[in-house]
Amino acid sequence: MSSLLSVKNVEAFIQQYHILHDISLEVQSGEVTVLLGRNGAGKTTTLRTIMGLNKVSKGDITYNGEQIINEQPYRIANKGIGYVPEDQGIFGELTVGENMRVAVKKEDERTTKRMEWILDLFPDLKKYWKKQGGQLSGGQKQMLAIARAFVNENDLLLIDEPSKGLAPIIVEKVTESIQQMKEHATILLVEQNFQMASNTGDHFYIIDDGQTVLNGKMNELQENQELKRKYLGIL
Ligand SMILES: Nc1ncnc2c1ncn2[C@@H]1O[C@H](COP(=O)(O)OP(=O)(O)OP(=O)(O)O)[C@@H](O)[C@H]1O
Repeated sequence: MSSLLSVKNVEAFIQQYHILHDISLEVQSGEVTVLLGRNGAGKTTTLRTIMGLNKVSKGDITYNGEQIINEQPYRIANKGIGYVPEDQGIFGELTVGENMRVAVKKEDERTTKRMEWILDLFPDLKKYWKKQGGQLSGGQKQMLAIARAFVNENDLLLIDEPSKGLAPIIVEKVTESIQQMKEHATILLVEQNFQMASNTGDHFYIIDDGQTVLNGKMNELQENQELKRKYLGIL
């Protein structure tokens, strides 16, 4: 099976700091691939580098077989990659509906149908359609951010720590929405919440100090206490 996204031996700097030393990963179509690792390991930087928000100094990134390194972020987005950053990037002063519409690249019948379908997947957004983004709860904001990245026909979603700052019950709801998304898109997920990662993920990669050090099937990691303790600090 060929990978939808392939990252090979990528190195990247932020200003003078060498942050990514050797990142290699493969994302297979139709799967959720989870990036795990301690705080500051380089997970967010990896997503930002794939999106073209950080320059690659060495290595290779291909999407659908096409080289995308150091392309402009908007061009990478236009190839069908949606990005949900850690801070969600919601416009607080715009309503839910306006936040959704702002994300739409092409207003046509297809998109209108897709919007209706997404609102069926996220009924809360329909309910709060006229509410300002800034007035939503943390979980609702997260769902808006995910729905917005999905309103265009993206094949790949990069989602950065959707559970961050959310109460456990809301994490469950966001987990459910990612499971639903999974049926329609390929996902590369950064997630520190191991429960959420294992409930959604098919494959995992562990990043440690800017390097991918280990990968495998999520269910194998679930059973390996030693690895979880060593790389993720889970006792
Ligand atoms: N703008 C920046 N300038 C300098 N260093 C940075 C910058 N952004 C990130 N870094 C550093 O890069 C390293 C990797 O950060 P990154 O945010 O990718 O880690 P992470 O694995 O996503 O961590 P977390 O789980 O805490 O979000 C960290 O040491 C961080 O301090």
